Amino acid sequence: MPNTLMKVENLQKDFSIGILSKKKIHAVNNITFEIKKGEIISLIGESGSGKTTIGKLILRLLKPSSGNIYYKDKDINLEYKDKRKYYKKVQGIFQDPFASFNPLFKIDRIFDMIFKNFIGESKNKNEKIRDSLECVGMNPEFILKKYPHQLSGGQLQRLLIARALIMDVDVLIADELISMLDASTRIDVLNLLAKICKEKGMAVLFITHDLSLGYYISDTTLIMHKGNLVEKGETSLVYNNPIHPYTKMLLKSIPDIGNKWNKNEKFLPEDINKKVEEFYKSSKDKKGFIEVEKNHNVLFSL
Ligand SMILES: Nc1ncnc2c1ncn2[C@@H]1O[C@H](COP(=O)(O)OP(=O)(O)OP(=O)(O)O)[C@@H](O)[C@H]1O
Repeated sequence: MPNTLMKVENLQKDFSIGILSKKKIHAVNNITFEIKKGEIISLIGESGSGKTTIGKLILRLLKPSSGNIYYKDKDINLEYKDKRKYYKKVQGIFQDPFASFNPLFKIDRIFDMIFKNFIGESKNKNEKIRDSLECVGMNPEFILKKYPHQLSGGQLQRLLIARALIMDVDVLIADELISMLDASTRIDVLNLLAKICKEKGMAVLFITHDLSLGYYISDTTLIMHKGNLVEKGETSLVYNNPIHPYTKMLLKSIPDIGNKWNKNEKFLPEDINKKVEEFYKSSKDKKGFIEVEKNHNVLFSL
């Protein structure tokens, strides 16, 4: 497909536990999906389900145990020997924006380094920096003279988005991007991201625990459970017609405003694991990841 920027195919990542032990954790299990131009994909699942590992594999911070990742039809681990060339177009933003900035440099120096390391010197450098800062709603005069510690988490996350804009990235991996922001700043940052994606064609893999945010922002939703991709599809289809028991449980667990917590209602992770096992057993006639309707697939057996 001409619009496909990235293809993740049968991706597997196992971690060995301990130095001598032969035991392995299957952190990511046979995952396949595509990222298209301008698309926002939410990757949702409980803690430890393998979301960050997928982000790190795409960002080449880890090597897959097997499977392949293609950016514009080229295998990222084989054909993009020059990582810098890859990072010009595929960038990550992580939960803690403070860790992404050198605390000793003012913001103007940090932006200078982006040109030096990734873009090369350009006559329009200052103009590009100003434009990208204005695009994320920041005043260049104010922001460029600050050190990272003089800015809030929300301002730093906006700066990370501005950095992606200057570099004109194709794919942004946003891992728990807005988790440390307050509710109103969250919506600002989300709206900004969505606007940029639609206007500039940038794609975002939005890694989150939060189903409501996922629903708000994404075109496509991927649900992960224990390293497996269990449901994938157009966001409205997955949310309105969930099939996998894990997706159903996640959607049921979103608190409603107005409903107080019921202390008699228990959530036991073992229960959901049992339900998932029963679902796989009862769907024996259906093998693997199956299309249940157009743009909506569900894992029926492992
Ligand atoms: N470097 C590593 N060495 C060994 N095990 C790891 C390593 N990184 C991750 N894991 C394990 O792989 C599994 C998936 O971890 P991952 O961080 O991808 O989950 P996650 O869904 O992103 O969780 P969270 O939402 O809490 O960040 C977990 O069981 C984790 O303990």
